Amino acid sequence: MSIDTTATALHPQAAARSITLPARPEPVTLAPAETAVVVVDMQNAYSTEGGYVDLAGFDISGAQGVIANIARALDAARSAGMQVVYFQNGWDADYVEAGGPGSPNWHKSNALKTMRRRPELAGKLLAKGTWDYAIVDALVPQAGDIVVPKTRYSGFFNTSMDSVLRARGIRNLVFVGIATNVCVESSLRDAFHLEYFCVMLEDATHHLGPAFMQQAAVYNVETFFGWVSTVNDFCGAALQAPSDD
Ligand SMILES: NC(=O)N/C=C\C(=O)O
Repeated sequence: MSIDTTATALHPQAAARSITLPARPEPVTLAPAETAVVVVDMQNAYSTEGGYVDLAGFDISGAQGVIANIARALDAARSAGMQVVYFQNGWDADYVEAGGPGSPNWHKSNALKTMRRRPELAGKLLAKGTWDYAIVDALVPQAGDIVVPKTRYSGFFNTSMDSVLRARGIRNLVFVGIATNVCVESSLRDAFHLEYFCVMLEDATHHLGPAFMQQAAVYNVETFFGWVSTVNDFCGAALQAPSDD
């Protein structure tokens, strides 16, 4: 008996199916069985009033619309048989994983800086087990989804992400989440260098900082690292995929 590592063996009946996603700078044809939607850091910290980025002074007014758009994209992705993977950003309750003064993260993390400035918040921001760390209620992972915890901006750094994807024959990634210009772009850049084909749904992402940061991240993805599409186009393409039944 031989070991069959082909996509058809990994995903019986599904590997031959493909969809064409309208995208910039050109459409992308991909097999849903070889595609994952990556939901970046959709935690209260990044999208809910009273969470870390709100307390740190960033504008999160666009986040609620992004949550609704991500929910639509995930429904379509699951219907089409795509894997859904969540990144969840943060550290242990004692912040050992955040690094001390010897780590640039200790100096640059706005969560850590906010807690040093406001000691009453110590232990509350991005610590595992807290409300701030939790994924927002509207997007709680469902059966079959995978959650990959991460401690730095890129979800490929010191995590199981690459192994999780390769074990499932996944080579295409559709990115959604917050923040476009920080964890989404960092993760997407690393994915590009690991030879994944990356698409970002621009209206399912939100930036931190001035509006031009969103434009810059979209430009970078479209021009250098992958392809840019929208939730409507993604749902339209995904829902045209015949089901496995
Ligand atoms: N999820 C993110 O893009 N995070 C950005 C900043 C931070 O976590 O401090």
